[in-house]
Order: sequence, then structure tokens, then C-alpha cells
Amino acid sequence: MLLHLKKIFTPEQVKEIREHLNSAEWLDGKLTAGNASKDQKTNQQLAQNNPLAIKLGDFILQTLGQREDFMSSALPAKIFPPMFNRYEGGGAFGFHVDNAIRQVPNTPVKIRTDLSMTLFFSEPDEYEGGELIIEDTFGQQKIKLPAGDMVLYPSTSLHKVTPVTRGARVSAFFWLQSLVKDNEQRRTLHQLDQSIQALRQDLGEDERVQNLIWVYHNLLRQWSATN
Ligand SMILES: O=C(O)CCC(=O)C(=O)O
Ligand SMILES: [Fe+2]
Repeated sequence: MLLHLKKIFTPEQVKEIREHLNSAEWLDGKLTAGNASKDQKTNQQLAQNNPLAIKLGDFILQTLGQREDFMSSALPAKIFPPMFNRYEGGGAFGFHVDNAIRQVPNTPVKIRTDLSMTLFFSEPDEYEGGELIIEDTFGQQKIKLPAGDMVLYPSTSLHKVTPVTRGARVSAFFWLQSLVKDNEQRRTLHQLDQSIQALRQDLGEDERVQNLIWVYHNLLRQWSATN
């Protein structure tokens, strides 16, 4: 399942975030690449302990926490603090699969990467190339979203970012461990939740809706793990 979440940030918020990011200290992205992906990666990143990255990352997580579409589709248990990258001058990231386990810096917290996310801060017409290509059972998808939008995709997917040959592509990228590891189970719960919300609109606090809510919770109880 690949999900496009629209307008996480308003154009005004994107503008402000971009201004901060423009004056930040960008480092070679190879510094955080595993051995296998080092050769594949020619971009720049903010250090994970960069105060701006920490502040913006917290703001992203706070904003996402209030989005029902995100909470319902991702069912996050633990979220890795967002990181920030920039591709320009031919910068790219070749095909790879993300590491399965990520340790949150300076903590004992380990996160299994179930879902990967890219939150775009550059408008598609600001740069050439820079498509996020995702390959999975649903075929190959080419993702290039408006600034302020985010894509969520299974971390099991092979993916790459094509070379940016004009302008710059700036984004936040991060991972989460879901309460529901299985993509199909998580998708079913999301579908059920969406149907319940739609029925609730029409029927209000109806007994039949209440029954479906119990079904939702009982499925979630069966399929979830909180650690
Ligand atoms: O820049 C992106 O959209 C994805 C980055 C990525 O795949 C990674 O850092 O593992
Ligand atoms: Fe990746």
C-alpha cells in the first residue's frame, strides 16, 4: 500500500521551513549510509543532532499526530525522528531497501521499519528529476509530490531517487514501526475505519455503527503489538 497524504503543511509553513533549511549546515549523506548504500548515495543531509533538525522533526511529528488520515493508515507505535536531505547537481540515491532496524540516536530505543516516509519541501517544478521510484507488488510507482505533501510506503519496497539535474529537492525522510506489522491487515483496518467514519456521518451514534467499532477494536486487539 502506498499512500499520498496531502497538505501536511500549508504553503506558508513550507516557506518558513524552507528558509530555515536553506541556511542550515548540510553534510555529505554518505556519513549515515550503510556500507551497501554508500556508493549509491550522492546527496546531503542535516546531522541528526543538528538543533534545527530536532526542532523541525518534532514539529513534523506533532503535526502528523493530529492527522486522522495518518494515524488511521499508519497506526504508528514508534516513529524515528525525521531526518532531512537535499539532492542537487546530479545528486541521487540508487536502488536500495532500507535497514530493517533503526536505533534512535542516544537512546536504547530500536524501531522496526514497517513504513517509510518522504515529506516534500520543494515544489515539483523547482527541480528536474528527483523522482522517488518505488517498486513493490503493486508495480513501479514514480512519486514527485507538491511541497507539503507526504508519501508513505512499505519499507520492504525497493526504491531509489533519480538524479536531480536542475534545482534542488529538499525533503524530510523517516520511518515508523506500526502497531500492525502486516501491510494487508493494516490496510483492512484503515478501510474499515474509513467506512465507520462515513457511516457515522450518515447515521450518527447508531447501534449498527457501534457494532462495527467493536469489530474494529477486536481486530486491532488481535493484530497489534505495542512493542
Ligand atoms: O529522499 C527520499 O525520498 C528517500 C531517501 C531514502 O530512500 C533513504 O534515505 O533511505
Ligand atoms: Fe531509502
